[in-house]
Amino acid sequence: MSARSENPGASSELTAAGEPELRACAQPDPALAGTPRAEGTPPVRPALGCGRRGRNCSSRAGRGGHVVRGCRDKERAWEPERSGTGGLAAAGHLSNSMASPKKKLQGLVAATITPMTEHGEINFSVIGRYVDYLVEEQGVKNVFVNGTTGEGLSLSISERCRVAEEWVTKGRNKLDQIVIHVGALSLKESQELAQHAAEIGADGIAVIAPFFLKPWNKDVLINFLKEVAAAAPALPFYYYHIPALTGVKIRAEELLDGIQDKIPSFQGLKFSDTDLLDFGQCVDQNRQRQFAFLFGVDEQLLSALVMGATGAVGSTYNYLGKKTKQMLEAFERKDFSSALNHQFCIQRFINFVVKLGFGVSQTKAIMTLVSGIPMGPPRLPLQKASREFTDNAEAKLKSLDFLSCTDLKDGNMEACS
Ligand SMILES: CC(=O)N[C@@H]([C@@H](O)[C@H](O)[C@H](O)CO)[C@@H](O)CC(=O)C(=O)O
Repeated sequence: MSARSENPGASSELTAAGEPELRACAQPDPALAGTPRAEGTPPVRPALGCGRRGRNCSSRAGRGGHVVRGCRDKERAWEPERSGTGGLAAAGHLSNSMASPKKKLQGLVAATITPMTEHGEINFSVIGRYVDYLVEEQGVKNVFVNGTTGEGLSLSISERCRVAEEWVTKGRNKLDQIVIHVGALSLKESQELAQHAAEIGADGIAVIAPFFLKPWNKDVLINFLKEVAAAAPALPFYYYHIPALTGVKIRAEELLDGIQDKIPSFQGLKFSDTDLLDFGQCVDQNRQRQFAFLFGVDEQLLSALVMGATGAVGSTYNYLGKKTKQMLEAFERKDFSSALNHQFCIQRFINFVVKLGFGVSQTKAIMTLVSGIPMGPPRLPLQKASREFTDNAEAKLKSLDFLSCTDLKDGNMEACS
């Protein structure tokens, strides 16, 4: 199947009478006024420690007189108390408890890509441009850093710290919320990343289930998450449910039952799965709680909105943020047929690339093409997307009116090759 052989410039929208009506995917762009970092929200604190470029991690005096070592220290004596009220965790807590309560994470959240050079090193130099692109071109003001799309698990701990710092620094006064994924196979590393996120002034942390030696039931998983959360007790904590990648099939609905008793900083769920029964029950059983329910399957977001999703974290919001916001706005004003039309258009693109083979590598290639910011190749074991893939994706984006020739700034294609 060739992208060019299709004629997808129109999509089927259900009319009030239920009759399909052909309508072009292109919609006039409403003014997507972004919300600046909330008044009264504390400014991002300056980055501390290990992530500074050109500097190796070393011990430093932390808050409360504790010696806090950098992210790369292997031998740190980490002893957060089970209650989460003592030791180094308490140092983080004291500093963070001064902060006013964070506003709820909602709306679109871009799962950020980690830009890399052709030599496989992280290209920190483009992150500032990336922030501006998300805010100004896509109207997206929340980011989820070092997750799946960011190849977080393929980075060293030191690299993860430095990437997080760069986002916090460059996002200051521009982004609303910066959530750092701190999941790792090692509890110690996860705690280290969590504390680092608190130190640099991130807005929240998220954690996946450890996926090599796996928790075998809900209580064990909760115990793991609780220990990570205790390292940054004042930071909103999100559980990142992505069973297809972790292989941990514990249902989110089960996990959420009573979770705040164990993890007081628990704030919500990032749900990257297609089981809408599980997702719906997470929402239904927690209606009295102010949790954030962030859906992570971009092609099914509309269904999740109906189920009560309060926001969405995904890879496509990097370059289809503006389009997806149109769907959210239609949903808000209860214009469901228009919302469905938007969702179908987005599905057409995702369906097309999924058939070609779609993952993090392809996301990097598409984002490079659309934004003109060189995202570089992925890190092994992932392989760079082929030129053929990028050509086909480009044709599809254009045919859906997701990309016009004027969007393609000089050098976008060069950046792809
Ligand atoms: C498996 C996967 O990568 N899922 C993506 C989706 O945004 C996905 O790319 C999209 O729905 C297209 O299938 C996100 O859920 C991942 C994500 O939020 C992350 O990078 O942490």
